[in-house]
Amino acid sequence: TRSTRPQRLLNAVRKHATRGDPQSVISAIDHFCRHSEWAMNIGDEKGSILDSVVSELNPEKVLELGTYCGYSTVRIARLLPPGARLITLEFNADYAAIARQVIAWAGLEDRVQLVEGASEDWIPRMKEHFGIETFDFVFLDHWKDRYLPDTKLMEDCGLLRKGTVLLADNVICPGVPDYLQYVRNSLSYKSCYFKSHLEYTKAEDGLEKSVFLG
Ligand SMILES: Oc1cc(-c2ccc(F)cc2)cc2nccnc12
Ligand SMILES: [Mg+2]
Repeated sequence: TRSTRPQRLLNAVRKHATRGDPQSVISAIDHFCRHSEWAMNIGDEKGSILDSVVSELNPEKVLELGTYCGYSTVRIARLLPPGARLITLEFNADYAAIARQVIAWAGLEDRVQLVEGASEDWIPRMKEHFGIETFDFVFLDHWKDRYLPDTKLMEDCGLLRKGTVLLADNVICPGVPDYLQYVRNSLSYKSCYFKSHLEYTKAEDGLEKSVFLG
């Protein structure tokens, strides 16, 4: 049977990246997506903005919504101190299976917990199931119609604290207008836009960084 794009992406990681070297995994995926097959990873340009936000914040507790093949999981986890924890939620079982292997190839499995299932089912269970009080940093990169309901759900579940940073991918392309309107107009957030490009293309896209004010 034909291989899938995520499987071909994993093959490229195994072929070109060094085990235990996250940067080589990132470079192998970016090369694959630029020269072989486009894939919906955040990519190198927006990825550098993600890196700077994470490095400045030094978060202990991180939630990622939307793992896909684990590219941004590796980008974030490589910057975390060993005691920090990244929980990443992925709805698609095939993507999750690939992401586990990409994360393991990068040698970051000790600080990453990949959970398969729907964000709306798992967000309410973060406290009792993972012992999480609040998150320091949340990266939103899953289904665009889930950004706003999941953000409101995280608020209602008490998972955000004064200073929690939300960073959302694809706020222009494919676009999340209802989420943008909310975080830019709510008195509970201080929001700003980082203009960039859709991964591996010249199309405009960007990241929205929103600090929860409590
Ligand atoms: O970064 C992304 C890009 C796209 C995407 C697909 C097709 C296009 F034509 C343009 C953009 C979809 C995404 N879905 C979930 C998470 N991230 C995504
Ligand atoms: Mg994205």
